[in-house]
Amino acid sequence: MTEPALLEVENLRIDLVGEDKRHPAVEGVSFKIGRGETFGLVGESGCGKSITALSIMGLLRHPLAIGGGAIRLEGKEIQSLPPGQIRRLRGRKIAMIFQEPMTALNPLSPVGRQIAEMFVLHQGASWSEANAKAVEALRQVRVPSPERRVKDFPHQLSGGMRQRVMIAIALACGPDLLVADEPTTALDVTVQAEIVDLMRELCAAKGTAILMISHDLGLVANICRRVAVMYAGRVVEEQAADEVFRHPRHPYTRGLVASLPLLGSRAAHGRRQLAEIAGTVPAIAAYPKGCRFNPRCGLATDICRAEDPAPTPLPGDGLVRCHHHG
Ligand SMILES: Nc1ncnc2c1ncn2[C@@H]1O[C@H](COP(=O)(O)OP(=O)(O)OP(=O)(O)O)[C@@H](O)[C@H]1O
Repeated sequence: MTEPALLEVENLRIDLVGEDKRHPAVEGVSFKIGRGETFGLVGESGCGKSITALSIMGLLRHPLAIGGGAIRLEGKEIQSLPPGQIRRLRGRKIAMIFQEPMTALNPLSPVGRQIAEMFVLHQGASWSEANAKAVEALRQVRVPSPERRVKDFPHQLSGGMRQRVMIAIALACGPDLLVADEPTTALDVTVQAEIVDLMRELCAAKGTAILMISHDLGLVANICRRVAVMYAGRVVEEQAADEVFRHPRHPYTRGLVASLPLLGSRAAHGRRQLAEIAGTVPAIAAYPKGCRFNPRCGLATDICRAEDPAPTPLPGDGLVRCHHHG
């Protein structure tokens, strides 16, 4: 029998629950992540990446709710576990880092204590053991003078240092999966690269799989082996990362690839040219009929306005949802 994937999201639906109606915010989303694998979810703001991540973490809150499908960790469904059980999985099996560490860190508690708590809560360590491990954890994420820094409060650290603390907390108990939601978006470009390298290196060393969420296809493709592109609550394309660049199949993916800074001579002269995808992601209650991308798509024809395209398999386990993908 083949081993189940580390994480399997199957036909996930997330509803926006209104007074008299439920609007599907995310629909038919499926993907699998193997042990130690790196997987990216990419798309513009509002496509449903973050709420997909929150549903995996059991952190979705009203007015959003899982409306169907399954989320399996090592083959076991976790989407309807009682809160106590999902809390035990968080930290121990799956951990998450967010765009803005200030929202996830407790402003009133020294960072060392917040890391140490993970060892006390999840590994039954004593406080003195846990404090020593917290210094080591800060050293691992390359915070200088960790013995001193453990006593700092979050506001005393720079944005990059805070994100390092978040990584230390997330990886403290050796989770199997790290969910990273726009972990570098709030940081300076040079710090971004350091944080990405650190995350990649530590996860590779520990065999931790990464689900990387970003609007930045370049960043995701740099870290991830496979990439799923989301648009208006659906995965419109999934492929190996290098294939997404070489042969993007969905017009939306092509738009994302075209909007990346150009490499080569122009970039060498410090000039960047960004192509843009005209228009914006529709609101949940206003998803258009047919293909949800059709109002922004240069290839749209009558069938695109009438029928939602079914997923078409691509070589190498990929898929695309487009009537004109050929
Ligand atoms: N708490 C909420 N209440 C109502 N709607 C929400 C809530 N959170 C998210 N949404 C809506 O769900 C949709 C998907 O949002 P989500 O945050 O997952 O997008 P995203 O692709 O991750 O974008 P971003 O990078 O901006 O977070 C959006 O239309 C958003 O407005």
